[in-house]
This record gives sequence, structure tokens and C-alpha cells, in this order.
Amino acid sequence: MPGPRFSDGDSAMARWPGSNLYFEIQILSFDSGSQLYSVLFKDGTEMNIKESDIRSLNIFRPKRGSASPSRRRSRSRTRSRSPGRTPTQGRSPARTPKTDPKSSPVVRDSRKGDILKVHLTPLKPQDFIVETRNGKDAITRHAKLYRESPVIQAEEELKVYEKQIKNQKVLRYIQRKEYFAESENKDVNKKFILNPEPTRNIVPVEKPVVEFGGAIGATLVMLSMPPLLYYLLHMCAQKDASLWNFYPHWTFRDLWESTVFGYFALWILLLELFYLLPIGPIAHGVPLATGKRLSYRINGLFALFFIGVLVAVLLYYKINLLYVYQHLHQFAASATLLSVILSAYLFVRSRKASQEELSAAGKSRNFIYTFFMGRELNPRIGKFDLKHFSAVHAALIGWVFINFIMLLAEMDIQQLESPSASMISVNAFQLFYVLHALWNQESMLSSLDIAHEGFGFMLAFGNLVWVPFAYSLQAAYLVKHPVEISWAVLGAVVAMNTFGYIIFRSANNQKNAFRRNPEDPRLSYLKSIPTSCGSPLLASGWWGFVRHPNYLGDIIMAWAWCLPCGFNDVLPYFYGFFLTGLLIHRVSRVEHRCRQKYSHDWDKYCHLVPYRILPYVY
Ligand SMILES: NC(=O)C1=CN([C@@H]2O[C@H](COP(=O)(O)OP(=O)(O)OC[C@H]3O[C@@H](n4cnc5c(N)ncnc54)[C@H](OP(=O)(O)O)[C@@H]3O)[C@@H](O)[C@H]2O)C=CC1
Ligand SMILES: CC(C)CCC[C@@H](C)[C@H]1CC=C2C3=C(CC[C@@]21C)[C@@]1(C)CC[C@H](O)C(C)(C)[C@@H]1CC3
Repeated sequence: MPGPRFSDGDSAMARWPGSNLYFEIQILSFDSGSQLYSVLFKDGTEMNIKESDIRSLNIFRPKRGSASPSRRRSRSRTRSRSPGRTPTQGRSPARTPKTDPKSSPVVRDSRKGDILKVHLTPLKPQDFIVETRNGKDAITRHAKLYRESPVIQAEEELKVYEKQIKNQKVLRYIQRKEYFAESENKDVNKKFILNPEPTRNIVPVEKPVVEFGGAIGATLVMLSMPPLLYYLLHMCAQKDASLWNFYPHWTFRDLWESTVFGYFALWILLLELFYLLPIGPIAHGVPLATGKRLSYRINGLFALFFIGVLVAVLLYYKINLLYVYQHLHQFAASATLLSVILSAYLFVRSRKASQEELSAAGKSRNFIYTFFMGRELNPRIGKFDLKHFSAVHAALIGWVFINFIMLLAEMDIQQLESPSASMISVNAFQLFYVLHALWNQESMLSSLDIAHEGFGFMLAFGNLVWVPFAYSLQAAYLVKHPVEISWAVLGAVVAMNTFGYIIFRSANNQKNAFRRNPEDPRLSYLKSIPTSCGSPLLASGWWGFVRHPNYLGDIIMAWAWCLPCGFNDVLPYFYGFFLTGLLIHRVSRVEHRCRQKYSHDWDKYCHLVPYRILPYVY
């Protein structure tokens, strides 16, 4: 068998697997057993590649007198989707085009002293409107060439870029056509195909996928979640909280009181007021289909602080905050009613929304399913963003508030001078989690719910009802079920929470920093996979450990929050089970989106990082 053609340390060009694109690499080693070269791409990706996919650099070198576009580009490199440099298509190196002397301006190249004749294809404004990252890069380079170098030998290169842009446009129309053909919306179909409105950003066309078991699943969830919540709250208030000790003897009055609804409405109005205060920085959400980015006022921490001051004032004036505990069921029912009213309003107003303003699921024609999933992505009344408000202010501040009420109730019912260690730890862990979320509020704007989900019953009920009333279940349980925990156990629980938090926080930080700036020198030790849609995927660090390390941290914390409630009952462990289930289900939803967006690059990532949440388990 002949020996290897390339030696360790050689530079060459290698074909990116599954494509026709060649990138510069360095040979690291050759394995005579598998006959594969271990190569290093310029962006740090290491791969094993066979010899037939590697070419000598000479093949790609331009002929004398012509300047290689790849070389020129590397001088003024913008971030491209290629690993390290812009790919060279196939094997044909760019050549200096023959230009038409009549139509070309004559310019002197001071660097070479040659007189070169250049013909530039004028760009039409619409050529600048493309939707992919790659297209953007092409235009940046295009414009750079235009500005920087009057001696442009790159007519051919420009043509390649124009072709790329056109291809992307064609692809976009085809995707749209397929998409709308599927959704059977003939009118919209015509509008987009005959009269295409150019979109101006990186918005992958999402195919609708039926989640939660479609209309039947949605109906079951909508009908079962409210009673489940009242059952859980009821069990927490029972002396014997074992799950089977359930003899419902509810009357309508147990669940409904108009005064309580009034107080709840007042609470929401107050939060809305704080939400609208012009305090705090403005952040921008992810690009929408219209190309716009919505602005959001980031003032959750201020709002929490004001609520804290208000609670302190009410306590000072001896206002009976235990009223909330005494009417917890009615408050939960009022919140449920409000979430239903809100969902109905959202559904009605979404009929006026344009297709671009709808979520992928919201384009379905099933009433029940879209009522549940939500149709409009970012329903706003003026500057008031209903979804953002409910996820941040109503859910998170409501959760902290109810927890605090439970702490007061425990002291009152158990005649304690200070809250128990279990109650303090549950309150402290969850307050810390909420403070973290509010401190990093800007990164929430790219979360699945804010960026991609419509606003319907699921999020309205989830945020207004489920988070404040079900996530505070451990504290509600401790009110009537005192648990003595030793310092050793407390220490172990704190250690477990800290461990979960470190994973959660560093995983989210790594991803957020990488998304903000993939070239960040502080992240240079991390490997990433270039993708055809432009945004690379982290493939080392936490995101190389499992595919959803932040969920792992979240789940560890969730169980740590249950442990201070002891082992007498299963009830306070509900949150651990619920969050684990929610995040496992969420993995499939997020991964479906990622597979659509990154296509085979996502499969590549899954191959490199085979486990989703827990190595060797899931
Ligand atoms: N306590 C609770 O009830 C809940 C808590 N959460 C928490 O909220 C936070 C946000 O959750 P969520 O939005 O679901 O999920 P993520 O924050 O994990 O976001 C998923 C997105 O991250 C990007 N991504 C995925 N893999 C990679 C990678 N390898 N490299 C770079 N980017 C990658 C993709 O977006 P793109 O391609 O756009 O970059 C993907 O769509 C999480 O920390 C979660 O634990 C969430 C739900 C409920
Ligand atoms: C109808 C069912 C009961 C559905 C319940 C689902 C909800 C509990 C969750 C759906 C998405 C959520 C989010 C958060 C809490 C849980 C719900 C409402 C979130 C506010 C938690 C804190 C995070 O930092 C976040 C990213 C802001 C979360 C947004 C999604």
C-alpha cells in the first residue's frame, strides 16, 4: 500500500463532509489502520478525513496575475459560515475575468502599478435584501470590495455572490411555497408567490409541527391542569398530605369570591404599572420575520424591588397579608379565570394579525390547538408586551410573592418566631433563581417561549397561574407540615443547589456569550461546528458534555428545592417530577426547531454530543 501523500503539519485543502466546499486545513496525523487523516480546520474543528477528500493547496492557487478572492477576503474577513475562511467552490479557482474595455472604467492600481479595466455589475437595491447570514456576509464583502478596492478583478467573484444571493431567494420562495401549500392557505400562498415581499433577516421558515398531541392533547391539558392545581393546593392544606387522602367536598364558594378576584386584578394592574415605568435599559429581541427587532424595557428587578418595598410597608401598617393564604384557592381560581379571559382576547385579536406576526403553530387551522398554543408571537398594546410581561413580571414576581406569603403563614400557623430552616432554604433558593432570571432578563428574549411561541392559553395559564401557585408548592406544604432538618442535611442540599446552579449558569453564560460574539477571545478554547445557516453550534465545554446542559442544572436545582421538605410525603416532590417532565418534553421541541434550522449540521452535532441531558442515560 502506498504511504500517505501528506505529512504531519502540511497545509492543504479538505472537502467539508457532505458538501462540495473546500477549506484550508492542517494535517495533524495519519492513521495507517483506518487510512484517515486527522485534520484541523482553521476554526479549530478537528476531523478525520480520507485522502481522496484532501487536495494540495496548489490546485487552488490562482494563476499568475490574478488575485485569489479567498486571499483577498482573508484580509478583510467578516465572520463567515466557513470554518476559518470562505470556501472555494469545487475545484475551480477564481480567475481574473476578461473585461469589456468599452463599458469599464479605467482605474490605476497603486499597489501593482498596472492599469486594469474593471466592469462592475451594478447592484439593485433589492439585491441587498436577503434573509440568510451567508447572504449578509456576501453583501458585506460585496460592499467592501466596492468601497475599498477600485481595482476590482473580481467580476467573476461578484457574479458568484450574486448567484448565491439569487439561489437563496429562490430557495426562500420554494420553502414558502411548500410551507403554504401544506397549510392549504391558498390566498396567502398567492400573495407570497406572485407578490413576494422581501424579508430582511435570518428567519428560517418554520414548518408547523403538531405538539402536545394536537387538539386532543391540548383539550386534555386545559381541562386537567386547573383541577390538578386545586387538588395539589388542597392536599398541602390537609393534615394528612398523602396523595390518596383526598375527599373533595368543594363548593362553588371554596373556589370563587368576587372580592378576591378584585384583589387579584389589582395585583396585576400594579405589576403592569411597574412594567410600564420608564426605568431600566432597553434590550432588543431576536429578529422577526418582518426583519424588525422589538425593543423591551428590562425592569423586572426594579419591579421586584418596588413590590418588596410595598410588602414591607403593608407589613409595617399591619395589613393582613395572610388573607392571601386564607384565600389561596380563590386566588388561584381568579388567576385561572383571568388567564382564560386573556387567552380569549389573544385569540380574537390574532385574527387581525398578519401571517408574519403568527407563530408556526399559530398557523394551524384547528381552533382548540391554536387557542392552546397561541397564534400571535408578540401581542402588544402600544409598548405593553403581553407575553413578556406575563413571563417575567406576573410569573416570576408572583412566584416569589406567594412563597413569601407561605413563609408568613408558617410562622403564624406554627407559632414560630422565625421561619423554619426548611422554609428559609426553599424561599432563598427560589428567590435566588428568580433574581438570576431577572438579572439576566435580556437573555430570556431569545428563549423558546419569548422568541418562537405564540401567546395562548399554555403560556397565559402557565405564567399567571401555574408558576406562582404550583411552583410554590414546597413552601405551601411546609406551612402545615413542619420538617426538622439537620445542619448536615441542609449543607448537603445547599451544595446540591449550588452544583445545579453552577451548571445552569455557566452553560447559559457560555451559550449567550457565544451567540453575542462567536469570536470572543474568552471562548477561544471552545470548539464549534460551522453551520450552513450561519450561526455556529458550540460543541465543547458544557455544550459538548450534553446537548442541554442548562436543563440538567435546572433539574438538579429542582430536586434540591424539594429535599428540605423531608420524606414524609410525595406531594412536595411534585415540582421535581413536573420540571423534569417539562424539560424532557422541551428537549424534543427545541431539537425539532434546531433540526429544521441547522438541518444536517444538527445531526452532526448530535453525533458529536450523543446525550441530551444526562450522559449515558438520556
Ligand atoms: N423553570 C422552568 O419552568 C423553566 C426553565 N427554563 C429555563 O429557561 C432557559 C431557556 O430555555 P430554552 O429557551 O428552552 O432553551 P435554551 O436556552 O437551551 O435554548 C435553546 C436554543 O439554544 C440554541 N442552541 C442549542 N444548542 C446550541 C449549541 N450547541 N450551541 C449554541 N447554541 C445552541 C438554539 O437556538 P439558536 O439556534 O436560536 O441559537 C436552541 O434553540 C433554560 O435555562 C431553561 O432551563 C425553561 C422552561 C421552563
Ligand atoms: C398548561 C400547562 C400547565 C403548561 C405549563 C407550562 C409552563 C409552566 C411553562 C411554559 C413555559 C414556561 C416558562 C417559564 C416558567 C414555566 C412556563 C410558564 C419561565 C418563566 C421560567 C424562568 C425562565 O428563566 C424563563 C426562560 C423566563 C421561562 C420562560 C418559559
